[in-house]
Amino acid sequence: MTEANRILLGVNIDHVATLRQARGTRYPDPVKAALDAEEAGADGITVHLREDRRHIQDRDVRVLADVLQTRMNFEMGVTDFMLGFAEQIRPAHVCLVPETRQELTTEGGLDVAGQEARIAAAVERLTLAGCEVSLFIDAEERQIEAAMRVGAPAIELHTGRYADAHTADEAAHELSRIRDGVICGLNHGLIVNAGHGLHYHNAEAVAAIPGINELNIGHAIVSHALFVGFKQAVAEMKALIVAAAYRG
Ligand SMILES: CC(=O)[C@@H](O)[C@H](O)COP(=O)(O)O
Ligand SMILES: NCC(=O)COP(=O)(O)O
Repeated sequence: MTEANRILLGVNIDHVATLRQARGTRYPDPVKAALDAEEAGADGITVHLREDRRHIQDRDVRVLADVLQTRMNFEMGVTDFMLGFAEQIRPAHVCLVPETRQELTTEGGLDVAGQEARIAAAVERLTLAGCEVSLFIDAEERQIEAAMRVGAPAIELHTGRYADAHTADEAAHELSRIRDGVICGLNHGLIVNAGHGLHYHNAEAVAAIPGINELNIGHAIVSHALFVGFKQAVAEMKALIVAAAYRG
């Protein structure tokens, strides 16, 4: 397999924690899910420490930082607390995401173009802490160019509109936007990842986009794991996207 068609899988374990928080128990432990995911072939573990702590807790991140064998992709809002927390934890990767308390899930991409100085300062601070910073953005040229200007080495394209498309034509249009975003990001020297809402029936088309580096997938894997087990759910997704990337 050449570099051009290799692809990585980041497993987001947020919604293992959602099940735990539903009853305030100690189980299921997202740390166990993360270790199982790594055994099953995950290339990294993604966690989103939300301001409202609806799922992942500070304790989860601290323990994962001590036990992960692969690497942590720490998703966070651009706040002083989260910047300070990331400087303590020093995850390999940090992904800056937009966040509002009212949202059911991440609704849109980070508006980098509208706040370049603020994002550039966050990128510099996290880079000095040794983190590789990616920006979770919509597949828009203005946002991609802004990401390059603020010094982020990576972007993660929001695939939610593709995942939520109601018709085949709409899905094809959104996939084309993502493909153009990958090309634009690569042309600007960025590492290009993608994620949000991807599952076992829509991830292959994104994985097949030449040059895409990593897919971050969580909700669908956790959901499938309820029926087949977590390791199998991760292994199935990894095999599916690697085969799709290889076919191109
Ligand atoms: C940024 C993104 O799309 C997800 O990684 C994010 O974690 C979604 O938020 P929830 O996991 O809370 O649904
Ligand atoms: N950044 C996307 C992610 O980590 C997982 O999103 P989802 O698969 O839970 O929608």
